[in-house]
Amino acid sequence: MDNLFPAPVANFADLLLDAVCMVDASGQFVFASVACERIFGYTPEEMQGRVMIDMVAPEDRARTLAAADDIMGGHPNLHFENRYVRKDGTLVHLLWSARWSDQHQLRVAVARDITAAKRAEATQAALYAISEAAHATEDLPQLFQHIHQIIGGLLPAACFAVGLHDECGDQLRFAYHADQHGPLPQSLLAHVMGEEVRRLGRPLLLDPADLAPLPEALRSAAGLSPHCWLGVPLTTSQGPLGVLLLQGQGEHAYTDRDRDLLLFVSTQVATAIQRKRMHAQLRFMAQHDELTRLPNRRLFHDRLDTAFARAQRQQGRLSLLFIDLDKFKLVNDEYGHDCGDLLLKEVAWRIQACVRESDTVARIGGDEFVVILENVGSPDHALVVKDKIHQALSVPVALAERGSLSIEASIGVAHYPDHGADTLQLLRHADNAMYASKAQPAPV
Ligand SMILES: Nc1nc2c(ncn2[C@@H]2O[C@H](COP(=O)(O)OP(=O)(O)OP(=O)(O)O)[C@@H](O)[C@H]2O)c(=O)[nH]1
Repeated sequence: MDNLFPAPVANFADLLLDAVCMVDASGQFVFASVACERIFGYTPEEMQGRVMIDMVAPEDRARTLAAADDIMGGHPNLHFENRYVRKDGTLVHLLWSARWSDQHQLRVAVARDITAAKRAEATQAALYAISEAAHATEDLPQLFQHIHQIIGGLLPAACFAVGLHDECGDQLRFAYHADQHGPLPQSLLAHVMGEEVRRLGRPLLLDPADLAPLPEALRSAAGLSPHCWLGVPLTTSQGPLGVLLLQGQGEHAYTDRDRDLLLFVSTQVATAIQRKRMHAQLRFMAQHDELTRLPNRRLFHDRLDTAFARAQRQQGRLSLLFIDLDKFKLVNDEYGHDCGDLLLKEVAWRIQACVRESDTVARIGGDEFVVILENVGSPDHALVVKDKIHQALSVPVALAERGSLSIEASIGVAHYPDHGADTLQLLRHADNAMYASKAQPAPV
């Protein structure tokens, strides 16, 4: 190097904090200033003779070669950004200014390390994207997928898992678990790791090379996996919500900086989850009856429209059962409103137990329930269900200190296509049939 440049020039270049490099027409480094060691991890001597493009991150190579061609064609570049792979394997983000010297047949370039700024930029973008995802996604599983993608852009995440506290707050339930390596044994480790992060209430970095400080259960689970893991608690202003776990890619070892970054982002993740849960809760409340948690009148009509359209399209059958409790008012009057509530909940539960999960049971009024039976083979099938419900409701309901309570119900049935060509006709038919049944004297 000293032969190529007068000593003062090389000395001045070595005083600069940015890296000064010179590359010949074949793309080899012929000069690298002292600052290169801090930026690239290689000493100037180690850099000399290396092929520039081999040090560039593979994803940035095509762009870098195109920019180099342009510079050598006589177009200096003041702002070129790319990433190099440092000697320790990590990436460094660089901002280059470069020009071609015809006289020396060299590309002269100065590189500034902008890794910290890039990381801050990426973190801000991730925070924004997570908050956007809370609005843009339909439900929690979709939100988790988005968050996985966003965090995967910041940190390696071969496995990404979100565990949420159950309602009692004493168990973790994995609401999202995406794993490139298959479900086991990593998911066992994810479980043990998640519990440990939850117990500690702070981040945990698991490095297979340094398991000694970990509790026994975690150590033995981690012994099955050669990968590095990172776990952080998800916490909102209202308290702990769950944990977020990442597993490193291949040999990648997470650093303390990765841990701090994930912890920083985790607040936004927790807020997004909480917001999504709140939306889901509001939607549920708008569509369900608070007491029995059955679909309410509005959701019933939606479901009926959908089921009706499907039956029409598939030329299938559908039955509607209108159920009205008899003399329910007396229950309230004689036993009190609380007992009335209890009875309604029990009735809801018993009706649901008589039908398939794909059928709909809704509460559309005080003591009025309705059932949509889909894919019924024949009207007889609906009559069997009707008898089943009669029987189920005829069993007295036990009241803690007041003995038991019996209730009867009037049930009206309407079949599609027999009793109506649209939902209105069907509803009317079922309602009339129910009133006709109520008007009949009770069997002695
Ligand atoms: N406990 C309780 N009672 C309710 C609720 N919603 C409505 N009710 C009561 O349910 C009763 C319904 O009365 P009606 O429609 O006259 O029905 P019924 O007494 O069963 O009369 P029939 O249907 O003619 O046999 C009223 O007393 C309402 O106050 C509720 O959520 N909880």
